[in-house]
Amino acid sequence: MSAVAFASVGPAVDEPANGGDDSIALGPSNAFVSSPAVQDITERALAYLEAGYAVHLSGPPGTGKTTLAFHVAAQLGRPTILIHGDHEFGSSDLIGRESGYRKSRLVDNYIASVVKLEEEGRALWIDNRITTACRLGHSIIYDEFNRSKPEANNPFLSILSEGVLNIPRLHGRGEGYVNVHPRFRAIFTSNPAEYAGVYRAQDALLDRMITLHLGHYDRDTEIAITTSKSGIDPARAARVVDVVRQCRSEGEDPHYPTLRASIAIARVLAARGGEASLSNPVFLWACRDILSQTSPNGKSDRAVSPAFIDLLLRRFEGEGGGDGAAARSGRRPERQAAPRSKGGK
Ligand SMILES: Nc1ncnc2c1ncn2[C@@H]1O[C@H](COP(=O)(O)OP(=O)(O)OP(=O)(O)O)[C@@H](O)[C@H]1O
Repeated sequence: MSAVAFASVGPAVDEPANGGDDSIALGPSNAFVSSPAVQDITERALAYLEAGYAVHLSGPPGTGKTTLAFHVAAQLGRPTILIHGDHEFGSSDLIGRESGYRKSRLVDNYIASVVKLEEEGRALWIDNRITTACRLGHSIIYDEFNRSKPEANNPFLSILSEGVLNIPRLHGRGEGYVNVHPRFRAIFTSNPAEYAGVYRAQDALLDRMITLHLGHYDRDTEIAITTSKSGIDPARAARVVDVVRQCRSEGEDPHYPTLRASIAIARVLAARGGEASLSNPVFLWACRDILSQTSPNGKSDRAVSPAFIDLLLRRFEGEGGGDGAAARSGRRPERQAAPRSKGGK
């Protein structure tokens, strides 16, 4: 594993944008982990982007979509504009809007007895982020784009297929169509498992991008990321990751707890010290609190309850100190031995 890649390092300098350019320049970060799995998906995404396609990283929470999007955008070497999907967005939030009216008045008093007045009004237009990116050839990261209403994302239909941004409100002013800069690229992310506050993306839009389906990373990558993001040693990170992965495979939801839980437990260990074992009360309560908190339901008999976590940890210790023996062998805890969820009798 090598540490390379991104971090935002402040505003990018480029040609001035109409209405302000809030792009960022992406540069390397030592915390980024580039394992073979990360490299593989990065390589595929870059190949599609370089061939001129938009890329869509789709996957459950905590699978590293946003981090990967930043990493891939950094490789493109262009200023990057970040947009977060929002149900309150309308197209104008993405492409631009009228920002007032400029009125000019000419008073012609050339002949003393005659006053001639001429008034001219002109609506002022302010570009928004997509228009700016299309004009200047920036990269766009549109995170969780399916949190925006499908109609708000309509401008992308013509951008991605015809290379033209259609701005109906500028028709008649000679600016109704913006030719998309040849270096403009778009990276979308979405979480298909989420059902609250998201919209079903239009098939027509999905058809214009190449979707890469991300799952949870392999064990070695999760250990490397946990080590990198917390500062604890790889051996303790491995024990944390094994507990989290076992909860994921045994709990009620195959997507929880995520890598974020591993990072959080590892950070607590880094702050308070001690082993990732039952004999360390810090580890025990951090696992109980963090893992049961990330369990989305908490009511089913597969809930990751504090009691279930205790059972899992005891079993890990019994299997050689929680070194991941169960996770690697694929063995699962006995479900009938699992304690009842909170509220159960
Ligand atoms: N390659 C990596 N190197 C270092 N840290 C990573 C890497 N991939 C993911 N992470 C870390 O894992 C955590 C989850 O990643 P990220 O936020 O990118 O996931 P996500 O799939 O976008 O999640 P969500 O759908 O919930 O927004 C973050 O703390 C992130 O910093």
